[in-house]
Amino acid sequence: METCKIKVKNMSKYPLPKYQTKGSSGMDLYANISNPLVIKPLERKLIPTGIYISMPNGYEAQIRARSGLSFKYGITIANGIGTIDSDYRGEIKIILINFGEKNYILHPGERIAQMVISKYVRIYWEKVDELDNTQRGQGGLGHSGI
Ligand SMILES: O=c1ccn([C@H]2C[C@H](O)[C@@H](COP(=O)(O)OP(=O)(O)OP(=O)(O)O)O2)c(=O)[nH]1
Ligand SMILES: [Mg+2]
Repeated sequence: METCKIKVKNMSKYPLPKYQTKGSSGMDLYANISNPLVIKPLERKLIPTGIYISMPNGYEAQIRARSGLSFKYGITIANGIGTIDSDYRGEIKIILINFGEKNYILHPGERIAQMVISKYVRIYWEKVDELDNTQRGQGGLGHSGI
């Protein structure tokens, strides 16, 4: 398994995020808040983690929802997948939204999201007038049937 060393500054009251199992791709992030906080239905809240990172060029961190919170309470990430750029030196913050029907009480230290470190490629454009032909062509959005 490929590994990568990442610089981290932990300004939170909680331990460093860690992989929960041997095969986990994401590390859970803790809500670094001092008091319980209410998220009303359809409300968004920006939650601090107290975690600051510096990754090598070519890496990004993806902030993803936790499926249990989403399924049980409708708590998810408002920006779909949060993107942490390799040159970002600020605090990692999580934009939670409550899609559930009830108020959600977020407790200090709760694991609110997970962070996956990924490699990405930098592309450059080759401008063309025609793209190559494929079997799919322009068919999409359910073109091949359900
Ligand atoms: O869930 C998130 C998403 C982003 N960020 C931080 C890290 C990221 O590198 C920076 C910018 O994120 P993004 O590019 O998604 O936001 P933007 O609205 O395009 O802001 P900017 O103009 O600063 O790029 O904000 C977070 O802390 N949490
Ligand atoms: Mg941006």
